[in-house]
Amino acid sequence: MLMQTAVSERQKGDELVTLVGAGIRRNSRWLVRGVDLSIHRGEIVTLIGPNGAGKSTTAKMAIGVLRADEGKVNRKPGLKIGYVPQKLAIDWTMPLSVRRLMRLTGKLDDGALMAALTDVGIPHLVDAEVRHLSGGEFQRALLARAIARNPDLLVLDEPVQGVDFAGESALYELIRTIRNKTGCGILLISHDLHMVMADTDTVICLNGHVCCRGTPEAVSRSDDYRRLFGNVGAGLAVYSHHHDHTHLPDGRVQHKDGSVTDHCHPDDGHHHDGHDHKHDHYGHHDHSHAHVEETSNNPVHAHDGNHTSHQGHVDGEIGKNSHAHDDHAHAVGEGHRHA
Ligand SMILES: Nc1ncnc2c1ncn2[C@@H]1O[C@H](COP(=O)(O)OP(=O)(O)OP(=O)(O)O)[C@@H](O)[C@H]1O
Repeated sequence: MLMQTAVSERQKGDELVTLVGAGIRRNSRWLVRGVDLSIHRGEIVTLIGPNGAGKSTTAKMAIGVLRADEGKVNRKPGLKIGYVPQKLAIDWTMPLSVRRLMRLTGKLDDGALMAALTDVGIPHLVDAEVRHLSGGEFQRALLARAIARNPDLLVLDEPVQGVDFAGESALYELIRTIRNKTGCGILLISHDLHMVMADTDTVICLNGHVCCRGTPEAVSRSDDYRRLFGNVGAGLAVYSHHHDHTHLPDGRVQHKDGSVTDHCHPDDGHHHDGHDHKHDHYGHHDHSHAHVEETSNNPVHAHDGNHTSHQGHVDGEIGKNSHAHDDHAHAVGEGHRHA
């Protein structure tokens, strides 16, 4: 009930982006079609779906990197967007420092650059070589780049890729913290159906069209979701965990009382002994589930995929101050990290 109240309060925030019956067509094929979604200030919307379901395409349509071929996309005038693309085309044989990576997408003064790196916990890596970063550090650097210009909307395309389970949970916590601190709206993409942030207000399950939508719990119970992905038993595992210590990005450990040590204490609670989550038979963590229920704001409803076309003007321009970039903007070569 509390969760429902929080959700509806958050949804009172400004509408940042709205898609109505939006679709993208290439080579006589609809990559995705009939997408209805909106993201408000302070709201986290998560797109899930199998490979090729149209998640990245939908995100690019939402931020204006792709122009919708049918339907409507409306963005708040002057909307500032921070984007973490799924793939970066970078020549990994060339030296590239974190500082330079942060500036590839536009000017950024030292103060803002360091503040963003500090927010994501890696200020000490400002002069590190990007190719030497761990998976988690690299994702943090991308996140820092996306938040550095105070976006109204953050679009994160698989922001936990190449990151282990502990790192995933830390990154999701960081994303939640950013949302709480800045009040920005977040469009999050995950193809891991079993791992969705507890703080997600709405999950939209795509499969070329919107298959179903609702809160994480409601989606996992929906017949359409089960038809598409099978009965996953435990349903969507959503992060909702309470550690008695935190692993800091520099490898040290911060305890509940605020003290910091180089290592965990022998009696610290760890992921496998005394926590509220366990591995399920899919090899995924099964964290304690957030108790979120279907609400009138988040109804579970099925789409049959035969959407009528929505006529209307398509706004394909990104707001003036937007910092969204396509995957291959600033590309040098075709090497993909964590491919
Ligand atoms: N420019 C393009 N031209 C033709 N087909 C495209 C283009 N871009 C994407 N596609 C196709 O559109 C479909 C949806 O791609 P998209 O990247 O949106 O999927 P996704 O849900 O993000 O998948 P994944 O989980 O694998 O990242 C795929 O079949 C892809 O091959």
